[in-house]
Amino acid sequence: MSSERPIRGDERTGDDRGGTEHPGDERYGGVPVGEVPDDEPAPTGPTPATADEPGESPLVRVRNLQKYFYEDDTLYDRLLGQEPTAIRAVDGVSFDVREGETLGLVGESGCGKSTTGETLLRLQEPTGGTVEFDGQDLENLDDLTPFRRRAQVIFQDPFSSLDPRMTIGASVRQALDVHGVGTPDERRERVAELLERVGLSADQFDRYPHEFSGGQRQRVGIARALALDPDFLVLDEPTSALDVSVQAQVLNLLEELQDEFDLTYLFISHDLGVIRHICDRIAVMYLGEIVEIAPADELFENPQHPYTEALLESVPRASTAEADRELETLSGDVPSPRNPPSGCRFRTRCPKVIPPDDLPLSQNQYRAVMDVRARIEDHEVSLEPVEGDGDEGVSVAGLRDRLFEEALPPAEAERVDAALSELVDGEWEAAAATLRERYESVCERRHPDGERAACHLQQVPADEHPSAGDSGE
Ligand SMILES: Nc1ncnc2c1ncn2[C@@H]1O[C@H](COP(=O)(O)OP(=O)(O)OP(=O)(O)O)[C@@H](O)[C@H]1O
Repeated sequence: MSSERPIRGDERTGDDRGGTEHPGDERYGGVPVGEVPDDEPAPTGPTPATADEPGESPLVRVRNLQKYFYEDDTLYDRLLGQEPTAIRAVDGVSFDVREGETLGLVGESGCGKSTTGETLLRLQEPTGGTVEFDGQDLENLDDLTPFRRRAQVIFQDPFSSLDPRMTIGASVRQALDVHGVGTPDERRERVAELLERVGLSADQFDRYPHEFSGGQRQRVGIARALALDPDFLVLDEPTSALDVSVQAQVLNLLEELQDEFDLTYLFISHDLGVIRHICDRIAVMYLGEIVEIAPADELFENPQHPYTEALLESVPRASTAEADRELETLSGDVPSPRNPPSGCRFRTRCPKVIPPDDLPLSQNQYRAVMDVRARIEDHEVSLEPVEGDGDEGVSVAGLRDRLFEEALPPAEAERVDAALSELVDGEWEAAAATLRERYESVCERRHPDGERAACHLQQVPADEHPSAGDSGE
């Protein structure tokens, strides 16, 4: 058997996407890689419950997994001694994948799902944290070959993951060749069996990928992933590129194969409809962190994290009394993983951000003040005079009208005006500090933890939630 790692056409490396990895490199600010380079405690997120029931032992145990990318630093940067900024794609995630289950990993585009899957499979080197597979820490293995046989991946786009110059039979057989499994005849027979099992025909062995439809190509991808009889599959958006009717067929096939071959799945998708259909438990990711993890039904029926709620709100519901409701869309942009918000990363978009005690503002008013403060901190408020400002340039009242749609109660309007007055004088930091002093939220000060959801609201009695009794209008 070869000890060489199989070369796979479908593997993406850090370089493919423009970034550079610097695992274990301490020249970046002297911050040992794997530590959080600021004063905040390392994020932890929801604590995975220890599995103590029979049949619920974890096959994969991930703890505080981190993957940072570093943009290429130029010679000029180095001459100036500038430190490259880390892109914190995965920033301390912990979860178990229990034997025989399907764990879903869901979240908006760019939140770190694929990087989590690739890093736990060691297709990318982690920056920090541990991954145990079947009780063994991958870090301690001299040879990853046995792990690579047992843990496979299926990507979204079967066309780009299949070599166009290779017959599909040769593609499926490749892993058997690399790992030296069986005689050539036995390998051919195994490939024929696999093609039949995934709904293709053994006669199609010598055909090329372009002769197949998208759904058929994904079946080839599945046959290839199964060739070495693995225990664990990372399915990275396996049906996202397919038509809806074909999606259902491929999902059904994956479910049948799971039962037949005792497979454990990590199912990555941004599509909550698909996730609900196929997953036993679901982990919700936001900006490099897991914010909630729960059994699928519980998560859908009673989401605990405002981000999970917002994601669910944005999904159309068929055949329920709510089918006609207006879909809520998540407001605001996802912040950059180069500079994630302090405390709870969702707070800049959260509709339930916790105000200081006794603040007489509705959630919408509070959000408006918080947004203005963020814009001041980022120097993103225009101080150019506009029509009606008169000869003296921009005025406090003019600025207030521009920045706030809704009037604030008098005492708060006074505080805001004091800050705007500093802003008009060009004192950006002072203006931000004036607002911070009065309006800072616990959500920005402290990173949240929790058994199931990493949200400070879990520590606040339900009737005192900021949204309680507030229509948000
Ligand atoms: N090689 C790389 N170099 C630099 N940044 C990267 C690299 N790979 C991923 N990223 C960044 O890391 C973050 C997480 O990306 P990732 O692809 O894991 O997210 P995702 O949730 O899988 O999104 P999608 O569903 O769009 O694939 C993004 O901001 C992405 O731009």
